[in-house]
Amino acid sequence: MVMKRVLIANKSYPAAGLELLKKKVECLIVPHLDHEPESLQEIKKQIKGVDAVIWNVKHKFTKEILDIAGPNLKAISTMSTGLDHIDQDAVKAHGVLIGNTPNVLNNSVADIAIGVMIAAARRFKEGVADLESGEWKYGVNWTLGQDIAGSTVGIVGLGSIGQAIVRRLKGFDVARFLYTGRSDKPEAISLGAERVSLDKLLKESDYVMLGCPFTPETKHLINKEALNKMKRSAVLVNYARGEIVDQEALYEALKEKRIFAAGLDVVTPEPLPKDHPLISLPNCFIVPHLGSATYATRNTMSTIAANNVLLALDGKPMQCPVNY
Ligand SMILES: O=C(O)[C@H](O)CO
Repeated sequence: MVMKRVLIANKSYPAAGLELLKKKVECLIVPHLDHEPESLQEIKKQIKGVDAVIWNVKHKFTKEILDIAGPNLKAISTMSTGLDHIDQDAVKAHGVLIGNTPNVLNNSVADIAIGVMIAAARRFKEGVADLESGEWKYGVNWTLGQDIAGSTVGIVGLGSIGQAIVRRLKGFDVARFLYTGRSDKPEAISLGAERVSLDKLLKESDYVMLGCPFTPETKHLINKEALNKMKRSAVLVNYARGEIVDQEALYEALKEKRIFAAGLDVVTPEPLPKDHPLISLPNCFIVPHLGSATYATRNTMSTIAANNVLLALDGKPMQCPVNY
């Protein structure tokens, strides 16, 4: 019997998933990291005729890619919760199944969101810069930040990661949790979070946490107008997708101190060029999309992605199917 062929679109795919795949299918591994310039060309070369794909989050999975892959393609799995890099309509039209890896990264991403929240609120970037340049000017007014205890935390999109953030922040003595989204979340009742309009959330929150998916509707949801509604002492945290924020407007708001600080795990583009204006700001703390980057989480994500395509190739339901 001819072995099925699975393309792995990134050479850094974790060993846990790879071992599972290798037992059952022939693996074609793109010999590049997804941000390397040769990556997409190589993917296009290798994808022809494959039965399934483990996709990466850097490149768009488009109709063009589907057409190059051809009619053998039965399934793709992304190693992410987010699906904004996949043209779901095109994939659906070709009858190809999609899987993703939700929930297993909730804890790691929630940890990073709180990490950048504290780093921004307590001015880690300025403090560390002063320390490293020998400018440790300890004094009662030096590098003062914002508290979490007693604050109002507003979550835009109270999904499973947002809920993990609320559970953690309960230990920080937050006074009030607000959230906004398309519908009431039943889990909000036990978490003690109140659903409000985006407008109210922006005006009343000390921390605005972005956790909604990136869609045409959420592109630049946080623009100049939204930033102007926030408190001058507020901290913006983004652990979802860079495109949800109008970065030019954010730059202006941070530079003019119209908001206090931002803590970002996601930006546009990724990787962010090292001379990007946001990096120059002392009150903008950025980490390079580290949300799910722990050994355990990435291994688990890789095994789910592998199971997704293996099950689909066997004609069974995926472990984490994207239903459409
Ligand atoms: O969408 C996700 O799962 C993460 O952002 C990928 O790292």
